[in-house]
Amino acid sequence: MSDFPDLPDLAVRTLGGSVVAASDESFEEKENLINPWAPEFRPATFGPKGQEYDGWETARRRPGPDGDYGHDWAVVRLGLPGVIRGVVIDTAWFTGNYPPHASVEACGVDGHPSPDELAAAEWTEIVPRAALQGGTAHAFPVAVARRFTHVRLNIFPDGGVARLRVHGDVVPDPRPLTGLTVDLAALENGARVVECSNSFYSAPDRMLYPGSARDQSEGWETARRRDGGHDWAVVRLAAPGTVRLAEIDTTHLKFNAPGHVTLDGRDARAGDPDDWTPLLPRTRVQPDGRHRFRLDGGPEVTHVRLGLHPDGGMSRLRLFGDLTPAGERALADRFAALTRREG
Ligand SMILES: NC(=O)NC(NC(N)=O)C(=O)[O-]
Repeated sequence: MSDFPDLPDLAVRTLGGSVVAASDESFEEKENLINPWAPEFRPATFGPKGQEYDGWETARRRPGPDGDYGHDWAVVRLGLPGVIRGVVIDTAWFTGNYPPHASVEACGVDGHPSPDELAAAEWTEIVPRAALQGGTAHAFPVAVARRFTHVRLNIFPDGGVARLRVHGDVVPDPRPLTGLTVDLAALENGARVVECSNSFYSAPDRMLYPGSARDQSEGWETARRRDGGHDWAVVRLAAPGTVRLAEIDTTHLKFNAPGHVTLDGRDARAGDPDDWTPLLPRTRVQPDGRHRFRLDGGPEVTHVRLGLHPDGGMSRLRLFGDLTPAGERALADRFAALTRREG
């Protein structure tokens, strides 16, 4: 059983995704496909166009003179380009109007292509045409080891889809990162939380999302701890680097911020998984606010462990620093290996 739905949704609006074009959106807008929340439904909410759905819904197609119905499609720009490990096509609440079949294609295009340029791109089928059910989240694993920037959902012949989730591993473009001080912990730069003590209320990857959290649910929150220990999360950095400034943001955590935090670093290439070097000693923090700590002089690290003492959560964690030459090489090599050169 594949656990790809645990990977970040590269298409979701909160990670910068957008729906750039669709063949039709007569009943419901294409943008609903990437809403971050679970699909909602209120029966008998009829607007001027019909029943309201939290999804993308096209008109009923009619056959042309040749008897062919054609099909509908929507193109999604991934907020975070990367290797797609699986796709979820969710027909939640669409029961008498879901498409009976769907397929998904993907392409990798450099720069900022227009819808017309995307239409002319080279598309690779990543989910072959498959049968769908109504009111069901269909999970399709994908095994194509390439960096993609866009996906195209095809539905046959028409109907409504609540969400398209595109889970995978972020593969950042090294060009905007090389030679600059960057956030080594940003999801958009390829960092991830690889281990944590507790994710009862929300996943720790959330503290690596871009921008500010709008409420407590958009950060990481643990359950109340009753055993005298403390909570922690290990971030695999975007690439090997040295951390120079830590931003510890407890915004929206008013009665459940940690009392103190710690930061430790380690170099996974050095072997010993328990060899953590302190980067920030136990330091008091306040609820509902942003804290910034200079960490100059630390070692080259690949992983950083955030400690919450004793528990609570974290709205955002930013670890600004410099990629080392080895880090820059690692990013460039991975990008080159996963990017197909066209022509
Ligand atoms: N009751 C419906 O949902 N009908 C139709 N859809 C909307 N949105 O009203 C349809 O024909 O698919």
